[in-house]
Amino acid sequence: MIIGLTGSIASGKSTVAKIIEELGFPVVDADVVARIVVEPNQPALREIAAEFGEDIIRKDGSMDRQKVGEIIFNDAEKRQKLNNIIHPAIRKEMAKQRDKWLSSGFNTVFMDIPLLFESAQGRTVDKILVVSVSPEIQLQRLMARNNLDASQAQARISSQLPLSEKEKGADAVIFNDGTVEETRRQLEKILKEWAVLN
Ligand SMILES: CC(C)(COP(=O)(O)OP(=O)(O)OC[C@H]1O[C@@H](n2cnc3c(N)ncnc32)[C@H](O)[C@@H]1O)[C@@H](O)C(=O)NCCC(=O)NCCS
Ligand SMILES: Nc1ncnc2c1ncn2[C@@H]1O[C@H](COP(=O)(O)OP(=O)(O)OP(=O)(O)O)[C@@H](O)[C@H]1O
Repeated sequence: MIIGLTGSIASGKSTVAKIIEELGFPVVDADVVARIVVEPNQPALREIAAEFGEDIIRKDGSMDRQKVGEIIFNDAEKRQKLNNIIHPAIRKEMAKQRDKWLSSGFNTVFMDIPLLFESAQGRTVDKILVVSVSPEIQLQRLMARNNLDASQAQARISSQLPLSEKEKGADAVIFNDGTVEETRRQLEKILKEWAVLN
């Protein structure tokens, strides 16, 4: 079974993914893959520099994430341009990693895809698990984790579909407002209902 794990920025996907790995399941992380495909000299990085200018490449050849973040989180059109370049490369690399896990004997693989709905990847998974959180807690956790002020954090949150929309498209929702322990209990209950966990 391929399970898509999604939510919104700072809703708790990585926190849930860590619990999933502790339960013994493999997780393919789109954010990690998104870093692999823009490593120095990767084709996607060349295309991004051609689109946004060479100054998004640092002296060591790596992508200046801060600069690209500033460009795309405040401009929907530029964000779409970046997505059109990087998402196909991410999808290809994630499918490769998924198939590696399946061929090494795992029956269930989790795909941690923040933009599963935005990049219409719902069809690539059997079940969708959404990690949701209240807007106040999401903003507070994002500001604390990324050291952003409220408007920077809100720009990132607003660049994605609202969590209320994602909950509607979910096969199951984990409400992550409480403690990590309460989140773990919800996850284990859902995985037992899906007969993924006995
Ligand atoms: C724009 C970039 C360079 C900013 O890097 P930075 O290190 O500051 O942020 P980071 O990568 O940790 O992203 C933080 C969160 O922002 C959100 N986010 C990232 N990219 C996007 C995007 N294109 N659209 C909307 N939200 C996004 C995700 O929730 C992500 O978890 C980086 O996010 C990036 O390369 N994004 C494009 C790749 C992508 O779409 N990733 C999501 C995979 S589904
Ligand atoms: N239940 C919780 N209780 C307290 N803090 C939490 C809880 N869940 C997550 N956090 C914290 O909130 C922040 C965001 O969580 P996390 O990084 O898991 O979200 P995410 O969805 O993976 O974010 P992103 O999409 O930006 O990668 C982190 O600092 C994390 O430690």
